[in-house]
Amino acid sequence: MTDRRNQPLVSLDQASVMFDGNPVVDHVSLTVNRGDIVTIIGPNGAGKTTLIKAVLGIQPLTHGTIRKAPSIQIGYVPQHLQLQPTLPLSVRRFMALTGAPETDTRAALDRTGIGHLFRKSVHHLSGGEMQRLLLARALVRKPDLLVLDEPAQGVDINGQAVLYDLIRAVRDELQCGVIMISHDLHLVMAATDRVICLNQHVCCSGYPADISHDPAFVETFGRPVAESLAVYHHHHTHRHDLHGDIIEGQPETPHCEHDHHHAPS
Ligand SMILES: Nc1ncnc2c1ncn2[C@@H]1O[C@H](COP(=O)(O)OP(=O)(O)OP(=O)(O)O)[C@@H](O)[C@H]1O
Repeated sequence: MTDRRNQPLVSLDQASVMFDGNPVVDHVSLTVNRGDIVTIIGPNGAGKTTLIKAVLGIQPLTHGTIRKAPSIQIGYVPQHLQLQPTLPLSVRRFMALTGAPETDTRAALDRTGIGHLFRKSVHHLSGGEMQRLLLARALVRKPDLLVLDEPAQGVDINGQAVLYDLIRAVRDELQCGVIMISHDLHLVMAATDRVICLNQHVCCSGYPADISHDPAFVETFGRPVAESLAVYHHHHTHRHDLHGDIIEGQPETPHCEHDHHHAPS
């Protein structure tokens, strides 16, 4: 198979979203390439879900631009799903609602490890099984870009690590790009390629090992969190720009694109 990595799938340029005159997403620029796993972290209310909705095209931008690769297929895993509890709904039926043939829906369920639940009611799934079902639904159409809003919510700590491993494996198999929101900083540090710390604007961004040393990260999450994450640090001989590209000839310093930082909220 040809290596299609580094093809830009989605690019935001100076993207802003205002609600009631207040910027919730403030001049954010980012690119997700095929093969990337980009994780957005940030405090509650930082604009993460709004940014994800903008990527999905369901939240219009107030300013800035968004560009997507032509005929891009996007798979979306929402934070949770509102299901009508009185409506009988099997896993099989839920997957059939995608309109894909049953061979494809079964293959997706097998890939996320829940093929044996085919005839089970979705109302009886555990938190982890539900997340795998939502991931399977997103995989049916073999997405170029996988968008996940806190995929490990309601999953125990061991299950979370397995789920992140699964996302990485899917990325490798499909050669897709991944953009996700996560609150579990330890898992993010271990399992992602690039982190974007959002607090309306991009506070700091870069490789997980570097970001916990960034003053903006320390300000946003506090020193105890930053120090507990420093275990993931390893030495780079180079630094990266916002897109993760190496900046030649620069000394190793944490990268922040802003000269001001918000106080922790
Ligand atoms: N449609 C909307 N109209 C008005 N305000 C909104 C709308 N959607 C979100 N907001 C506000 O925008 C802010 C950012 O919301 P958003 O859900 O993007 O944050 P988040 O970083 O995902 O938060 P959390 O970590 O708590 O899920 C919040 O203050 C929220 O109340």
